[in-house]
Amino acid sequence: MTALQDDRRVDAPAEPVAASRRATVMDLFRFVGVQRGFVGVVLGLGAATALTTLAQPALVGRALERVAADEPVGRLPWVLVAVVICGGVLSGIQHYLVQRTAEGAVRSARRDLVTHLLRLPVAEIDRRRTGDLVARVGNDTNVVRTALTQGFVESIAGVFTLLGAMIAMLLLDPMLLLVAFAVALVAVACVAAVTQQLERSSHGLQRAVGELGSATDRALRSVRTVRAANATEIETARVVRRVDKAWKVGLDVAWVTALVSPLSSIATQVCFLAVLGLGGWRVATGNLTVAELVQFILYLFLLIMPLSRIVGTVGAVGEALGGLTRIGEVLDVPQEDEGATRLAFSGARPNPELALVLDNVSFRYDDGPAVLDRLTFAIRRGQRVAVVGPSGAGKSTLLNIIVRLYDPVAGIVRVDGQDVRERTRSQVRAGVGYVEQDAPALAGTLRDNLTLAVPASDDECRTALADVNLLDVLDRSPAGLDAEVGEGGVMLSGGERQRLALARALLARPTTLLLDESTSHLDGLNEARVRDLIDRVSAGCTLVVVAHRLSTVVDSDVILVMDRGRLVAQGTHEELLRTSMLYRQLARTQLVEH
Ligand SMILES: Nc1ncnc2c1ncn2[C@@H]1O[C@H](COP(=O)(O)OP(=O)(O)OP(=O)(O)O)[C@@H](O)[C@H]1O
Repeated sequence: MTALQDDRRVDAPAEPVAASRRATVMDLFRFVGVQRGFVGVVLGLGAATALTTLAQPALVGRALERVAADEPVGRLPWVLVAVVICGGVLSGIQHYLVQRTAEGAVRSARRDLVTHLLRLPVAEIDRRRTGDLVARVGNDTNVVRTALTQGFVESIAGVFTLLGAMIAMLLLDPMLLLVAFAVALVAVACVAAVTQQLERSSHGLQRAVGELGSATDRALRSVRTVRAANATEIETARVVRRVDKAWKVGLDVAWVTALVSPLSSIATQVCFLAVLGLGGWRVATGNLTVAELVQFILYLFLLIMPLSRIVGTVGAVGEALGGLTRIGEVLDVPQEDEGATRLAFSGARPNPELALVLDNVSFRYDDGPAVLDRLTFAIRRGQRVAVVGPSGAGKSTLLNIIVRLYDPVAGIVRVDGQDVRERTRSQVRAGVGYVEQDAPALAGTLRDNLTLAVPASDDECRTALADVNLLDVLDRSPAGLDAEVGEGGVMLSGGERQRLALARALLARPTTLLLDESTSHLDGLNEARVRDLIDRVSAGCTLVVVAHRLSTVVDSDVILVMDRGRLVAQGTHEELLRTSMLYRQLARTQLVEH
């Protein structure tokens, strides 16, 4: 089932973006929230830097006036140098704090996202593409950093300089200020219009990068299949098509961004020309001194700089909102709840002798057809049960339902006599061990894999490996339990992977063990040992095996025969050979005999 699921996931169309609301600046602040103290310090430093910057034209003006009046300039040049150095140091500290704030916000966004992703309902993860989800954690959170570092906090600080410059210009010549400001406002209005488009395009870009991530992920995860099928060229072309798509959308963004730059430089030039022309006329008519005009022009620089920074920030925030919308799409999906509800007392007393009871259980994936159809059976504590049936009968789905990866659409599942809906998912899973059909090992060491659920000493790990006949894997490398198993456990054989998963499940000492026997790793060599192992496991707990070996099936206390989601027969091997045509057929054609 795992392979099927994987194929479905990578081939599924991209999730609809419109399904979620668009992010706002408040969402951006939500991530900065934890760093609020820093933002206060940054703003304070911004104000101090603005003061040192604003003092410079005033000092230059004073020096010019003294030169014009044939007076000595005295210490003015040294004061100017000191102010410049001071401004530089303050701005350096501010810069570091801005980066720190941004990194904090990125961390907060990533934490939220990762914590949420790992708690999404399994059905939700089935529907999405892994590569795209990974891109949201890496790429989309990065744009939050860009928005903050490319001047969001910095430009709020720049507002101080802008306001100070405007006040100084107002005092020098209100008419000149009016002209300069009018030109600047027109430019800002044009740029703001362009940035709306930028937000839309960059959302498209993040999406295209997400698709590229998922295509690459798909190709790398199935690299063996792709090579063996001689499909490297085709798969490369698939990924390259995504690269090209991202490039095209990137060009759209480039076009829009490119518009911003000439717009602001034209506005700056027009502004300076207007101030120079009008200012020259004001000097000629005796309304302004040359020193005042020089001061005014220096202040104009100080006005334009933060203004262009603010414009840049609007663009970066636009991009960030695109990324935040994609982050929000994931955060808005409800997490898997613990699913424990207080149910009305049914009147029936739970029978603790019954390890597992299914009462009219039905299930379907999404809006698909019924995969389990009114399943009813009871398994007594300590029994060894085999589930058999043709491929697609719903055997793996049945195990998924018991361990609450999915909830049935109707009916009741009782584990240890209690309705599972009355217990949290964690409580149910603590008592039930589950070994999937193609159980992938987790990238990491043997020890990481064994101690995933519960801590275990080295001796316990070794015993668990010995129990599942895996001690030779331990002897293979001098690293012992610290030997790496590779991505998805590629350094182990399929059979070894499943036995490692079994060892992990056994270490958690479950009262019920669900084992989805692998169809692909059946070999005569291990046959006796596997039978031995299953005998040993079933001595300690209730065992439900989705079985593909006749030897696993024949000794079972009960065999459940499933067909198209329904339980069509149950009994022992001998009983079923007499009573069930499907079982006879399965025993003859599908169950492997060594
Ligand atoms: N995650 C999923 N989403 C949608 N449909 C699914 C999903 N998993 C399984 N199915 C469908 O449910 C049906 C039952 O699948 P299931 O894996 O339970 O069968 P099975 O009896 O275990 O088969 P096999 O013996 O081949 O492993 C199949 O038609 C399958 O396509």
